[in-house]
Amino acid sequence: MADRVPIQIKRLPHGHGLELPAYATEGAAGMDVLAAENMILRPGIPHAVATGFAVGIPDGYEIQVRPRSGLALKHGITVPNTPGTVDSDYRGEVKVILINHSQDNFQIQRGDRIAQLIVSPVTLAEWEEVTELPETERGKGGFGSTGGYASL
Ligand SMILES: O=c1ccn([C@H]2C[C@H](O)[C@@H](COP(=O)(O)OP(=O)(O)OP(=O)(O)O)O2)c(=O)[nH]1
Ligand SMILES: [Mg+2]
Repeated sequence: MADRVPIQIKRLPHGHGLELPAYATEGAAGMDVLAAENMILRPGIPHAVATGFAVGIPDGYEIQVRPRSGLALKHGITVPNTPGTVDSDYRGEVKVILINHSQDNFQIQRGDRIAQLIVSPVTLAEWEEVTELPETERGKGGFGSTGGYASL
């Protein structure tokens, strides 16, 4: 098993009694994270769902908040800011922003596994400002410039 990154986690009052985020299988990349509140996700209205904990991520790492495919496929529930970014210097409650792209209200129950958390190394940039960039074949092409769409 790959080395694991030790991350401090502090339960908040409304998080007591909830399982901590956990890997559902041996090879899981993400830890399923549980809702710490009951609420109804109405179509089209994003909500930052409480998780009931705060974390102390070591320098050099982040936690990414990503949707669960089952919720996306079966209920149109996703994370609008995916991947959400939990910075290593953040000490507030971790929240999971969810949005309901279906036509129906969706009930979130406390204890539901509503998203997954991925611990990821962070590479920081240091700008080197230049007046010209090295030429490339792609150049300024973007946004469908390589084709592959029937309608473009
Ligand atoms: O899905 C998310 C995204 C962010 N956060 C928390 C942790 C993160 O460190 C902080 C800031 O996130 P981000 O940088 O995405 O938000 P911002 O709009 O840039 O706010 P800020 O100015 O506070 O950085 O909010 C979450 O709890 N869940
Ligand atoms: Mg930010």
